[in-house]
Amino acid sequence: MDIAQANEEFGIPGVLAICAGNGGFPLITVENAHARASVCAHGGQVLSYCPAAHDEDLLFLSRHAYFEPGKAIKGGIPVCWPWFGPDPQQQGRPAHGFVRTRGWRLLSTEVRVDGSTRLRLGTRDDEGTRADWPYAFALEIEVTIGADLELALTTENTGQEPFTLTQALHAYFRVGDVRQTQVFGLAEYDYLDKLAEGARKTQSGPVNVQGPIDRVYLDTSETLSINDPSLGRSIQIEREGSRSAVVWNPWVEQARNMGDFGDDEYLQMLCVETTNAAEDCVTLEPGAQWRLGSRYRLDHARENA
Ligand SMILES: O=P(O)(O)OC[C@H]1O[C@@H](O)[C@H](O)[C@@H](O)[C@@H]1O
Repeated sequence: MDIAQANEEFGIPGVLAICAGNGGFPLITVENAHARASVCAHGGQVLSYCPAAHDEDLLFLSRHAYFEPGKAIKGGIPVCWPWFGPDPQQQGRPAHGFVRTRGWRLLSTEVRVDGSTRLRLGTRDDEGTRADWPYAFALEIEVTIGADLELALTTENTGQEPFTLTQALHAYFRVGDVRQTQVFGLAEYDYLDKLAEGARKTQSGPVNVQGPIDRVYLDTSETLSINDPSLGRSIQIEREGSRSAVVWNPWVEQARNMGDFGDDEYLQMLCVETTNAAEDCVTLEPGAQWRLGSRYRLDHARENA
């Protein structure tokens, strides 16, 4: 993406600009009456979102994140697609698919009637993607920056063969202290515990994080909330096109083993991901589309949680 040309075509004076961000990746910065945010063209990835009434970002971004071609950026909201988790066919392809390490194209920008700003980024199949995954597709992410942050990831099957995908909006939320944080909306739902060889278990009460956690919650489309008393706020997560959700925190050992993550950063983050994962996979016939969406809202912390 040529930065000067992108600004000419898509810039909105006083609201939206494109600059060269870390690693030289094109970075779209937005500031409007509701919030400020930034979205990286590498991976089509939202990196930050801060509503006007708040001081702290909604999102966590590792201070050791890589901004390098071919690598994923650790933090913000990576797009995992067309598979979630390790290569489902164990062919050595990257975990969480291949679009979070690609450059996406900016497709449109607009100011909406309510003063929010909407932008769309897209990526399509090419020789490189077909070497990993032999299907034709058009993938778009629509990001709306307003009083809430809204994301919609639309997949279109542009080929002649049906395909099946799993996917995630792998949101890394900033929290004050994950040990005091609770996730509501998952009580009584079954989950696959990835730290117990995928054993199926049932959640009782809110999710507390007192150690490593890696779970796929099943058969739920409920609104979730993360209560974070240490930052005095809660995060609401509404989901669309999703009947599964993932909760992940690497904790001490996994944190130490990740080169792009500080040893103590696990205390300040929690991933609660809007997914199509495990049995909640999506099959698209030629010409069909699927929209996976999430709306994130920052609120005050719940009392007596
Ligand atoms: O690739 P990233 O951003 O480091 O995320 C890895 C984690 O992503 C989570 O979504 C998975 O449930 C974990 O199993 C995995 O370890």
